Amino acid sequence: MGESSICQVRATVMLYDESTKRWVPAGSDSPALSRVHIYHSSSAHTFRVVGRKLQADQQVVINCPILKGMKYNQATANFHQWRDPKQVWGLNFSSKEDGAAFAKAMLYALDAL
Ligand SMILES: CC(=O)N[C@@H](Cc1ccccc1Cl)C(=O)N1CC[C@@H]2C=C[C@H]3CC[C@@H](C(=O)N4CC[C@@H]5C=C[C@H]6CC[C@@H](C(=O)O)N6C(=O)[C@H]54)N3C(=O)[C@H]21
Repeated sequence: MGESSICQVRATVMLYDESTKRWVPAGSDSPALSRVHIYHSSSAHTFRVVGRKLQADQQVVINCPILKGMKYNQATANFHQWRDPKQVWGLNFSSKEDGAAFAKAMLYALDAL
């Protein structure tokens, strides 16, 4: 059984660079909108965040497991963030509605783990 998408939103995926104390766009070149999904693998009982650039190259800019007990911080209606073992991810949503939809799916996943 493959993975199914439980939500898809548009956001700019960002990473916090601890050394420069700056938020930087994930993936190469300038900040660009990505389509960000939460995928659920029912066979493996896992969830992950996968995002690909909307532009032609469809570069994968995030592929991050959702870990049990992870804290999801809704810093603002449009900007949510979380820590993985190595780094801090940020999603700058294209709309508050996308932010709300993503948060709902994320909290569902965290509750299901
Ligand atoms: C205990 C803990 O880890 N705490 C974390 C949060 C957290 C809590 C609980 C669980 C997990 C996490 Cl992740 C933490 O404090 N971190 C995570 C790294 C982040 C870095 C900078 C400072 C600067 C201020 C703040 C910030 O980022 N904020 C404010 C809204 C603001 C909105 C948009 C994004 C967009 C790009 C940048 C900008 O506007 O130029 N930006 C922002 O500037 C955005 N902050 C944080 O937020 C910081």
